[in-house]
Amino acid sequence: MSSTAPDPRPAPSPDEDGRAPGDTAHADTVGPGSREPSTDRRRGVFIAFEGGDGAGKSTQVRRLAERLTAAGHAVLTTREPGGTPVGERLRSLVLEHGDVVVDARTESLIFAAARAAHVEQVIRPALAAGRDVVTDRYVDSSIAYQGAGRGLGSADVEAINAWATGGLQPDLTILLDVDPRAGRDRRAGRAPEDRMESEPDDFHTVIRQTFLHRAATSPDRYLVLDGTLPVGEIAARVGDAVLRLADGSLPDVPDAASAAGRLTAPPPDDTAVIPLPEPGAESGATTTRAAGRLADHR
Ligand SMILES: Nc1ncnc2c1ncn2[C@@H]1O[C@H](COP(=O)(O)OP(=O)(O)O)[C@@H](O)[C@H]1O
Ligand SMILES: Cc1cn([C@H]2C[C@H](O)[C@@H](COP(=O)(O)OP(=O)(O)O)O2)c(=O)[nH]c1=O
Repeated sequence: MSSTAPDPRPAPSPDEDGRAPGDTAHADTVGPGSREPSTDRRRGVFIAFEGGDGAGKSTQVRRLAERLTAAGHAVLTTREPGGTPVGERLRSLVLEHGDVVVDARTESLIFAAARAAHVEQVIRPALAAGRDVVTDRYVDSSIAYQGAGRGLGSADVEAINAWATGGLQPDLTILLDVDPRAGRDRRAGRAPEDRMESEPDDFHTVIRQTFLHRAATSPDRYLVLDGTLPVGEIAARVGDAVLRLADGSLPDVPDAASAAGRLTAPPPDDTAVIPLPEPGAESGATTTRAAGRLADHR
């Protein structure tokens, strides 16, 4: 990421659909010719991609949108921080280098504020209209980067985000796992590093551990994939999993004022540190559930 607003990322490569999630500071509906939002299903499916910087999330967001669109779904792709005009402005506050001092708690609240707008203005309406929503990052990024990376602890970060989102959770979170150094290498020579990306490898290693740990504690809500696999192979696995999910019945979206969205006693802290494999130990490995992924790391 570079330091210019609103979306300084390099243009997508030619084999992709030419759109960055959240382009033009708004979420983007893919597939103008796709079906009208269904009337026979209550809502669309909500998918989040998570992982370190350079893990391949944006690439896979686009690939999944193409697959869902081809299957006749109406799809909305979006990203965090951003996805709304206010979110894009908040994005520049926390990602640009500059003379504005943003301490850890402020940073956490800014990400949560951008997310509140994103959920209220974009995600909930799209799901209610029967659109599938695919977001590049969501609450887990705050738990990993602010909770663990900045040392705020997962419990408080989880609590403010439960309130910000009214308890809205993805139906499935796809975690693309790559060694932070590999992610950094992938970005080399592209846009200048933003505030987060320029943090040292140790910071990004803790973030990776936190994502993996969260996935391991709720394996039914996560699909964990080795982000070093070929793009097409990851896309195929993701598409298969999401289409299976979308074909099934989905639980109701919690109301914004539901108990899950109230600031109550926080859940127990779960930012345990998980040992990582030695460099190179995971090469070629494919593990689709976090528990298995973590087993690989022991
Ligand atoms: N599975 C993959 N294998 C090799 N390179 C990849 C893979 N997925 C993405 N890339 C490349 O890595 C870089 C970062 O990918 P991107 O999707 O922008 O990651 P993120 O959104 O997680 O930061 C891009 O140059 C992209 O083409
Ligand atoms: C959504 C979110 C992102 N971030 C960070 C992660 C990324 O470094 C940055 C978003 O930058 P972005 O360029 O969108 O991510 P990526 O490099 O993965 O393509 O913001 C947080 O620290 N907390 C959050 O809640």
